[in-house]
Amino acid sequence: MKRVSLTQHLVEQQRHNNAITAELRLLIEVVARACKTISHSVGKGALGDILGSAETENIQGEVQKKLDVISNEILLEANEWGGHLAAMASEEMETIHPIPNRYPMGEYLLMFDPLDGSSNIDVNVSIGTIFSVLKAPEGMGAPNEQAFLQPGTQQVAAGYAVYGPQTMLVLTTGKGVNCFTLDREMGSWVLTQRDMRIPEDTKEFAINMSNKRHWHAPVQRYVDEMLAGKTGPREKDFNMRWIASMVADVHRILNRGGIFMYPADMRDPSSPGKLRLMYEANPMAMIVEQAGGAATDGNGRILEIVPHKLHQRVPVFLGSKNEVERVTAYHQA
Ligand SMILES: O=P(O)(O)OC[C@H]1O[C@](O)(COP(=O)(O)O)[C@@H](O)[C@@H]1O
Ligand SMILES: [Mg+2]
Ligand SMILES: [Mg+2]
Repeated sequence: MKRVSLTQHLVEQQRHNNAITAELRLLIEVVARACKTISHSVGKGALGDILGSAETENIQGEVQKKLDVISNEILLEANEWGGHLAAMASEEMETIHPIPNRYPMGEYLLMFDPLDGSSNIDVNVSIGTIFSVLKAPEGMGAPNEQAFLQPGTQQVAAGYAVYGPQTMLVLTTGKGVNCFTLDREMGSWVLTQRDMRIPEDTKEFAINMSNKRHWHAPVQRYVDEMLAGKTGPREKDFNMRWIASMVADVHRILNRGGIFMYPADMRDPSSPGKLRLMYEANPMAMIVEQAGGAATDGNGRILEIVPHKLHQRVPVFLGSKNEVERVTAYHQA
């Protein structure tokens, strides 16, 4: 098989499909390089002093792990000097991070969840980085938070890296989804899966069952029907997986189908769900739709939500199309 690197693949897309500009290609390469650096840190574990808590809280009031902070800094530093960016925003930072002294102003906005699956860092389970790229609005002037508040349909690229037994990068620029594996000896990303597709049907679901008593009725009904198996209304047995790293759960779904759910529940009406629209739901929704799946908040497409704040949370249902449509229909019934 001909070995195709990430750079070769992006150059090909730029030349032949007009899918991306040279500036977007360079931006993606810088993000991919930062993910490679994060992957090296993850691999060192206790030997690199990257485990444990940083003893600080992020804007969401969550205690930050050392690796949350390290990964955020790696992405900021790489993109301040290398990308074609006007500004960045991160799950770990309260406000946006404009690029200083950039003239002319960069044309893109980058958002990221620098380290997804924080609770799995210290137990050596797969974790990742999720990112999303928007175009800066024309005539924006100085970068501001408002510029980021665009629906996910406006994303020009989205991707994630998963740091597992293999380090992989999954990427879409709006023309399908491709997967690259990090060649750890050569230090390069190599194309290993072209045009990933999510099967429309599945017998596998992912949800944190410990929250069951808090769920709203449509999610209770949907999950109960699956749990009833062959003798229930669905007339088939379902299997369950929950890794508690969205990247790892989504990666499994991209490869063999399934539905991932993090619903809103009755605990805190002011906080609809746990996952963040800009850093988790939107990029994953773009990837999943580009792979033939579906992604909703229970009411409509995640990608059509008009954000009202940077750190907004949303309920998430994504994966195999027919299952996502079913649970969405239960919300509307
Ligand atoms: O611990 P819970 O409630 O099962 O939540 C797990 C979910 O939280 C997350 O870890 C949130 O991401 P962060 O680690 O970036 O905060 C998701 O990756 C995962 O799906
Ligand atoms: Mg996350
Ligand atoms: Mg995170």
